Amino acid sequence: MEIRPTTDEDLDVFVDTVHAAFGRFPETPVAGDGHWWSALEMDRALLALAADGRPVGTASAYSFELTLPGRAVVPAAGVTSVGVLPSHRRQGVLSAMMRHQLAELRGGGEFLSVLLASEATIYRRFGYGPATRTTHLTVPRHRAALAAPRARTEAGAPAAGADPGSVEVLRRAECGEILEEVYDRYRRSQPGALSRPHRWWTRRAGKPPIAPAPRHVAVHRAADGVPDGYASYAIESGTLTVDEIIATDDAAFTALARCVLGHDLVSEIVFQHVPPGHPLRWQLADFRAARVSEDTDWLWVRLLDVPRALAARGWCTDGELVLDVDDPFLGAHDRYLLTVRDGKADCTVTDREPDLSLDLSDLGSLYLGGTAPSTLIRAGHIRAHHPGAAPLADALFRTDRPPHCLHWF
Ligand SMILES: CC(=O)SCCNC(=O)CCNC(=O)[C@H](O)C(C)(C)COP(=O)(O)OP(=O)(O)OC[C@H]1O[C@@H](n2cnc3c(N)ncnc32)[C@H](O)[C@@H]1OP(=O)(O)O
Repeated sequence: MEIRPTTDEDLDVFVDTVHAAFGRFPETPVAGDGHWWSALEMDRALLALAADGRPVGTASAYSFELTLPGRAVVPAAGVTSVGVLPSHRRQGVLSAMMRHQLAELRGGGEFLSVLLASEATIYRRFGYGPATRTTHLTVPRHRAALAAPRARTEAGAPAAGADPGSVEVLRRAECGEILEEVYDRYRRSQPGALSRPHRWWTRRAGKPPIAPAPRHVAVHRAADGVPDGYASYAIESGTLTVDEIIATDDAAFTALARCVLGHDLVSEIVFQHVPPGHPLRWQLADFRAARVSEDTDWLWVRLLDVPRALAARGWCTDGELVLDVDDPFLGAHDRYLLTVRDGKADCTVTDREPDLSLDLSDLGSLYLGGTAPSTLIRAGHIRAHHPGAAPLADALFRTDRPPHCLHWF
């Protein structure tokens, strides 16, 4: 079997092969319509060829930026379009493509790769760990009232103050660049968020509200008139479904949530992509009104260069930790000393006694701060070498804001 890089000329055969692997057909193009594959970067794609030259496997990568704890914005390869034809499965085609792709990414100086997994059983063996989760919240319309905020200033006024901004409901086609601009500001301050490169918006690739679809968009503007949030939604059979609320601060989010929760002539509101632990549930007057209708892993992370990746993110607590890291897919085993001072980390190879022994995929799960080391110790996946190791690691990996990602790719 041969694995070869592709060019723009391979787009049709690539798209055809990946659809066949998923048991689907590419939709018939509609004039002016966007397709998810129009954002593919064909100079980063791979085709696996059978002995007779027929394509049997696909894999590709997008050039994203990822926001890390501490608001560092770094490059990350977004692995995508992985598929092997049913006729050639379980013969090592995916493993060969992963090996090829990892070598290319590392050779090109990348230190992080991320993906969304179609099945949670596929990617751990290649060093990826689930690093963020996302939830859907469903709220019946008749229980959707928001509670008045209880915090007060010393003078007795509401501490949050009244929202000085405004909300306007537009059609998706009337939004111009607003969504792209607001998303870009939001993602730079949200750990775990990915960039949405300009080509995604111009080619209208992905899911709504990037892809064209009949949508209403509630746009929130700050007091100075500058858009600082939006909620994209559609109503069908009495259910108002919010694709995403993107807001650069809590006041804008609350105003947009209030707008969709107060919609007339709907029986329920479904918020897709609410970060676990988001204050929205606490804002409802009826604490039981919101039901978690979905709770799923989203972004999976693989560290391609452990010292660079650990030094790139911000840290809240000073300390030292020795990590014994196993990367079975690449046959690597290294021990690192992580030293954090004033929010920055230095990571070097060491022969000191380890505090933790862990698989690279588990380090991927800890990396963005979405999972505490003690959780994976208690689950039996990470070995703590002494009783103080778990609290020490928890304190070090803790972040000021939980990671969240909602970009589909
Ligand atoms: C980021 C993304 O694009 S996610 C999309 C992934 N693609 C899909 O889900 C499309 C449908 N599925 C497929 O195309 C294929 O089944 C793939 C790509 C998931 C796997 O391709 P294959 O060539 O069969 O994988 P390969 O033979 O290299 O398997 C390697 C190992 O992973 C295991 N494995 C592969 N697929 C799966 C799976 N779906 N569930 C559990 N284990 C799996 C194999 O059993 C094998 O294990 P082993 O090393 O212990 O023997």
